Amino acid sequence: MTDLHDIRYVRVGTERLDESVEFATRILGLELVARDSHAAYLRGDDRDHNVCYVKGEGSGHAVGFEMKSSSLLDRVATELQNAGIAVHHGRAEECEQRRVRDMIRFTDPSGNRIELVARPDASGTRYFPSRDAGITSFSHVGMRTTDAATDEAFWTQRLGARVSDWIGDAALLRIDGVHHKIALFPSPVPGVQHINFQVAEVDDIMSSWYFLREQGVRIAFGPGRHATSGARFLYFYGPDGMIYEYSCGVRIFTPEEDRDHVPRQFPREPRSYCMWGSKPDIAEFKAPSACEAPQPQFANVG
Ligand SMILES: CC(C)c1ccc(C(=O)O)c(O)c1O
Ligand SMILES: [Fe+2]
Repeated sequence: MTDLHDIRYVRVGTERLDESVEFATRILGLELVARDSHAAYLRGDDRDHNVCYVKGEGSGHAVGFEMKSSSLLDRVATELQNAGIAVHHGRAEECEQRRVRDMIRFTDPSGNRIELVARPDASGTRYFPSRDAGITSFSHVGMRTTDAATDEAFWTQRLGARVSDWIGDAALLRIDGVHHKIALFPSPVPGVQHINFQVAEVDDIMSSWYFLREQGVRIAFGPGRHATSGARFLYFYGPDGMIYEYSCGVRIFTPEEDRDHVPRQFPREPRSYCMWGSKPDIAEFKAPSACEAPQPQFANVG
């Protein structure tokens, strides 16, 4: 079994590259690190980049995780292949596009594209926000799952993730001391459902709430507080229907808690999503009776 070191980046295919960059800088508060006609790299912490918007909706979504070494990356590639999972070894130009030394790609049972990387570019410069949103780091993704039990087994048994809590069938998975870096949410289609950035304090959540509404940004959920991680949160829509989340105060497990924690089963009801009473304008988060199938944003291509 393999331990992922940390989440590293998310790649998002879009026909709206300029609009995505404009939103990510002026609204979200990310720093534009680099761009060309095909891709744009942005960040919300001191890593090389956290989000890469790639020209072409058909590029789909991919989530990258860092392994501690190339040898561990090779080991997990062999383990996956021995388990009958198709593994693509990144070509030199694919590694360059991701600013990493080594990369493998495979899909989880739902078809979500997962990339494991080694020796990603470090950065000698600090993150310089384009707006004072209070962002401290890129922290997690919400991913759509078409088969929650099978995907959960894949992430825990193949990739070493641990379940911190469930909301209904949705698993919140940790790979380190942070309550979760991956949230798997039942949906008819795969893909990245939201991208989370941690912010320093509740003031950042609330001041962004006012700012986003003044800018005409559609609020998706919150301000609220998650019963699961305890984080205070605000979700909002960006281009292509991608949802972004600011949150602060996410639970950090001590090594002893990480060892002894028993995951909790929260029922799929509103207070499991928000302790304060906020109601989501997000299909996957609504109660089952009200959950209409979300419009598929991207059909992931292999
Ligand atoms: C409803 C979504 C998937 C969710 C649920 C709980 C947390 C948390 O406990 O922090 C999240 O960050 C979520 O995005
Ligand atoms: Fe989240």
